[in-house]
Amino acid sequence: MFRVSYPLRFAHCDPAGIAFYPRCLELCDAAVEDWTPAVLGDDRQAMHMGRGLGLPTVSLASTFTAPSKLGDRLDFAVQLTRVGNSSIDLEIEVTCEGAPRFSVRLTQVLIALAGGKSQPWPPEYRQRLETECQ
Ligand SMILES: CC(C)(COP(=O)(O)OP(=O)(O)OC[C@H]1O[C@@H](n2cnc3c(N)ncnc32)[C@H](O)[C@@H]1OP(=O)(O)O)[C@@H](O)C(=O)NCCC(=O)NCCSC(=O)c1ccc(O)cc1
Repeated sequence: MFRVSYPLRFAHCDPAGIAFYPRCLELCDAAVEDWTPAVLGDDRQAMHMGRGLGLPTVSLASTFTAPSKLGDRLDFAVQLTRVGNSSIDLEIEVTCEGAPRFSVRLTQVLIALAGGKSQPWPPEYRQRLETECQ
């Protein structure tokens, strides 16, 4: 389980100070971006520019339990729940002071940026993913 916290900023909110749901998904994407070096050992710069690999999302479902407000400190827990040949499933639970706010389940696929097609996980990534998924 990977954990990270972000503040809910002015840029994430509507004029009433309530989190706008596309910004909630952006924050989940930031959590997955920060999850990447922690679990795979490569950050996105190394993946994209070094190895020529991308990790697009192919499926996503979200649930919003309670509104988040400007100034909240949101805690993101990123859980890897499945490792496929080229895909992974992630579940992101977001809380504020222990209370649920929203959650996202998504599938991402490793691709070669050059051809835009799926790629099997390289052995060094697969080993790390399988350790994280246990
Ligand atoms: C990712 C794809 C190239 C995969 O296509 P193909 O190369 O033909 O592979 P396949 O269809 O055989 O599927 C490969 C795997 O994905 C899985 N897959 C494919 N589609 C799905 C869906 N919809 N749900 C679940 N799993 C799926 C499939 O089961 C395979 O799993 P494994 O057994 O683990 O290998 C293609 O589906 C695609 O281009 N989709 C559009 C992706 C997209 O535009 N997403 C929108 C956001 S972009 C984004 O998030 C992003 C872009 C770039 C980045 O660097 C980072 C992020």
